Amino acid sequence: MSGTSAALQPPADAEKPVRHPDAPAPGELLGAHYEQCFGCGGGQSHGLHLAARAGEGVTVTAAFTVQPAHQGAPGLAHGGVLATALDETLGSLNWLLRTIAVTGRLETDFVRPVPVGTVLYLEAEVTAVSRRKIYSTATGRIGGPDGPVAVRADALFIEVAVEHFVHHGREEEIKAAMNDPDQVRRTRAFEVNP
Ligand SMILES: CCCCCCCC(=O)SCCNC(=O)CCNC(=O)[C@H](O)C(C)(C)COP(=O)(O)OP(=O)(O)OC[C@H]1O[C@@H](n2cnc3c(N)ncnc32)[C@H](O)[C@@H]1OP(=O)(O)O
Repeated sequence: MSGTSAALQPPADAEKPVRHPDAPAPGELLGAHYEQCFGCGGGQSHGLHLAARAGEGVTVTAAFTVQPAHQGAPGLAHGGVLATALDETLGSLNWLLRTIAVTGRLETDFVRPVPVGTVLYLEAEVTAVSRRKIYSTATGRIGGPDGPVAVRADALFIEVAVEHFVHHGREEEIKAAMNDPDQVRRTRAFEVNP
């Protein structure tokens, strides 16, 4: 059984997403947006180290390998970790829009168990935009990029100002990210349009 709640149905006047002219070219790896991100950062030893790649339009593909540290039941990926992989992949779409946004709602279907050692192949796309609301959908497949769907999600991201992070984030990490001498890293920590 699967389904999407009314909150994730775009309104009738929603618009098609527009790929930013400076978005990475299709096929280009997006790279980690923040070294300490649990989803994609290299600085998190038990993180997902998820690698996302720009696709055509406002789409991305991504992959991550389920590690022993990601278990819930013996030998199987924790559902929250799989939801994180979906969330991270969906979040990376906003880099193609060059919109700073956070997840407001994430609805996940867990279709098949995912064993440790499995590569989860993800694909995601923005389906509609309505003012600050970005509607998107993702699937995660196992056994190959065309293998059976193991997880899927629909999401609503909400555009925020960079102040969202400055106001709510812990001061020491915000200061460190803001004071990073590397301008690209500083920019991407919050996915701010450079
Ligand atoms: C830098 C990139 C990082 C990427 C990391 C991967 C993505 C993440 O995991 S982000 C982390 C997890 N998410 C969060 O921490 C967000 C926490 N939530 C919040 O901060 C706020 O609730 C926030 C910003 C989402 C919305 O608050 P606010 O800015 O006041 O917006 P608000 O006015 O309430 O809502 C705006 C619209 O969105 C809708 N909306 C807001 N939240 C939801 C929701 N959960 N479900 C459905 N609709 C929602 C509202 O109904 C409203 O719609 P409309 O314009 O039609 O009336």
